Amino acid sequence: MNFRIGFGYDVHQLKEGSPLFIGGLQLPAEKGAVGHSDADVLLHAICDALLGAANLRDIGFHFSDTDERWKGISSIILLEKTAGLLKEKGYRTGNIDCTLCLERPKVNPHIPAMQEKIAEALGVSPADISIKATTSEKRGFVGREEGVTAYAVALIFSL
Ligand SMILES: Nc1ccn([C@@H]2O[C@H](COP(=O)(O)O)[C@@H](O)[C@H]2O)c(=O)n1
Ligand SMILES: C[C@@]1(CO)OP(=O)(O)OP(=O)(O)OC[C@H]1O
Repeated sequence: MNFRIGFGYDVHQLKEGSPLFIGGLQLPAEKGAVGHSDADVLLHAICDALLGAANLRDIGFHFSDTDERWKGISSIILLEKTAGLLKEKGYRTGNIDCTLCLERPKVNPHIPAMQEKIAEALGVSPADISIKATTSEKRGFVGREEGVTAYAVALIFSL
C-alpha cells in the first residue's frame, strides 16, 4: 500500500446576515461566511488537504472563483468532486483530522452531523473524520469575528 499525507488551510470573511455553512451544515448564527461558493471553510480546508496529498494542486485550481458553475454551490458537491479526482488517480481516503477556528457559535453539538455528511461525501466511515474547534480567545481576525479559518490534514492511500 502507498500512503500519502496532505495539509489544507482556508479563510473566509464573516458578514452579518450571510448564512454560515460549516462542515456541510447551515448553522444558526448572526454572521455568516462570504465566498463565491457557500464559503464552507472547513470543507475547503479538507478539499485542499486531499488534493495536496495526491499532489493535485488546490481547490481554486479545479473550481475557480470566477467560474459561474461554482457560484453559490454547496461545498459538499465540491468535496464529492474532489474525492472523484482522487479516485481517478487510484487514491482512497484514509482519515481526516481538522480544526475550525471560529469565535461563535459553538459547533460541538453539530460535530456528529458534520462527520456523517463529510464521511458520506468521501465514502468513508464517520469514525475516519475528526473535527475539532477552537475560539481565538477574542484575539485577532477570528477573535474579532471578522473571519473564520480552518486547518485539515488528510491521509490517503492507493492499493
Ligand atoms: N466555535 C467553537 C469554538 C470552540 N468550541 C469548543 O469549545 C472549547 C473551548 O474553546 P477554546 O477556544 O476556549 O479553547 C473547544 O475545545 C471546543 O471544544 C466549539 O465547540 N465551537
Ligand atoms: C470554492 C471556490 C469556488 O466556488 O470559491 P470560494 O467559496 O470563494 O472559496 P475559496 O476557498 O476562497 O476558493 C476556492 C474557490 O475557487
